[in-house]
Amino acid sequence: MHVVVNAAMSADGKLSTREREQIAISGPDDFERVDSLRADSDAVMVGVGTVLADDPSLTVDSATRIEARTDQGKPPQPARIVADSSLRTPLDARILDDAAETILLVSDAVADSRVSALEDDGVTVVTAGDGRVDLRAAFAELEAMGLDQVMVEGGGELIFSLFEADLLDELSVFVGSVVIGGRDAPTLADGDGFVADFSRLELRTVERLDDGVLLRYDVQ
Ligand SMILES: NC(=O)C1=CN([C@@H]2O[C@H](COP(=O)(O)OP(=O)(O)OC[C@H]3O[C@@H](n4cnc5c(N)ncnc54)[C@H](O)[C@@H]3O)[C@@H](O)[C@H]2O)C=CC1
Ligand SMILES: Nc1nc(O)c(N)c(N[C@@H]2O[C@H](COP(=O)(O)O)[C@@H](O)[C@H]2O)n1
Repeated sequence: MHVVVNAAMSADGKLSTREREQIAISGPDDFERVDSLRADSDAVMVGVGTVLADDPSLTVDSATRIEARTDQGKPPQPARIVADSSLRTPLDARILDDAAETILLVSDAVADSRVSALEDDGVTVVTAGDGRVDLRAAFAELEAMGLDQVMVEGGGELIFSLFEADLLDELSVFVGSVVIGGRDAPTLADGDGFVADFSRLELRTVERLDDGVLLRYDVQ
């Protein structure tokens, strides 16, 4: 499985404000690129923190790209994956609508009855981990389900865990020309952070886009 993180951060490394309020860091060209990257993916993933903060749809917007997917024998939309250890995704979240398949990764702390109710509503639930989603085990299941290309959009807690679990192949980050600031604002990689054995990147391309810069890295 090939796993790519794509996110947008301010020049000071923040993903959103301290109030976890999403702002448009990307410009139109970067949003087009994100739509294209989603269309090229089998699934688009976020952590439940992003679902609670943004209520994202994680769908492809472009009709041309949706048509191209169906021409290739793929579902019109990539699946949506949420890492959600204790099942905090609200039942009216956009991610649970009919626009695309949704896969919730939960831990064994979630009652079987709640899992069954979601499955009855057509949601795929993968249980992996004791109290917190074990990402390595969950990703092995996703791979067994036939997912080859996974795009991760955030947020910072999930991205750090994926670095920590050594599950990432690529990182693309759009750096917008804005400063958000705030010690409590989410950054590209939050979690506990590394104190040694840092994740190392190899810079592949640097591109000027909108009023910012797109950095593409391979994860070593
Ligand atoms: N600028 C951008 O490109 C993006 C910005 N964001 C922003 O990021 C913020 C949300 O980020 P976070 O609060 O960091 O939440 P997050 O989206 O990273 O979700 C973290 C949550 O995922 C769950 N989870 C389950 N298993 C996990 C594991 N093994 N490791 C880590 N988390 C696990 C936990 O409940 C954890 O609290 C929002 O403000 C959102 O707007 C989110 C996506 C993209
Ligand atoms: N790539 C990117 N650039 C920005 O400027 C952003 N604010 C975000 N935010 C993330 O995009 C997702 C929203 O998805 P939908 O449009 O609802 O499908 C969500 O995950 C945001 O946090 N991304």
